[in-house]
Amino acid sequence: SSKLALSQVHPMWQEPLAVPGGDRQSPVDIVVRESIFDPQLRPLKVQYDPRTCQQIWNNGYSFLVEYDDTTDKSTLKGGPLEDQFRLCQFHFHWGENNTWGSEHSIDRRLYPAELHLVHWNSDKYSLFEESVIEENGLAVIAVFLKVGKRHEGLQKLVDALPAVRHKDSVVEFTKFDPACLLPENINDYWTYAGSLTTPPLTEAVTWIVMKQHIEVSHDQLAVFRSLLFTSAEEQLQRSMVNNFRVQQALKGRTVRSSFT
Ligand SMILES: NS(=O)(=O)c1ccc2o/c(=N\O)[nH]c2c1
Ligand SMILES: [Zn+2]
Repeated sequence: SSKLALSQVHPMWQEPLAVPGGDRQSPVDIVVRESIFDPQLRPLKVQYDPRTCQQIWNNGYSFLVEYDDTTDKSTLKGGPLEDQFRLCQFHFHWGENNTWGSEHSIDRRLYPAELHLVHWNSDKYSLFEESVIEENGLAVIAVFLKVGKRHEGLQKLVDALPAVRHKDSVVEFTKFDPACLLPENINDYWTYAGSLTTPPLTEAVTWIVMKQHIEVSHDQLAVFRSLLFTSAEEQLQRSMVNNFRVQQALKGRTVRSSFT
């Protein structure tokens, strides 16, 4: 069933039993009727410069499209955020089939994949590495992927993936505007205080989960699944699939919505 947790589907990495004092872990299931409309949530202000796009890296867990974050050229502010945040990378999580793959769920509904656009607080810190340990350090936009029509903007990225098939491979990748991966309506979202979903699992993330999904084709997702967790030298190759974390308890947190 689509409810299988990662540990049942694929013992990717041994989950630490509990992050020290972990009371704001991610991902979570968003129960729509328990989310609270907050009229004070402002529109999101996204300004990405495609010229800051640098490379794609297979880090052995996902593939990261990395941006030059040494200046304030690609930024996120507004919404639930008090400060300005700088885009540093985006990546995805996906399943071995179209039944599951996302990290967050909406009323228990899982999607075949989930996009994360990762930003760090450049008003308060000077490096991503610094902000990772601060509770207001990061802001991640999550967008659900649904299987349907081909996503024209994504195809340039899909065409580059065979070059980073193995863990630790890198390929130059430039002039890609990540705004093309956002849904038309970015002002309907849920937001909550959470964590990174991979080690170090630090509780530094303001999550902004888009209500509207984007569509990609079955073939485009199949290329994600053609990537490998393993490096070229390893004799046993393992497909990069089910690279999502199991859902975590909300532990009393409130999920706010920007819409009624
Ligand atoms: N999957 S996630 O929570 O968006 C995320 C984003 C940035 C990250 O950096 C990490 N280690 O340096 N893990 C991680 C997870
Ligand atoms: Zn992620």
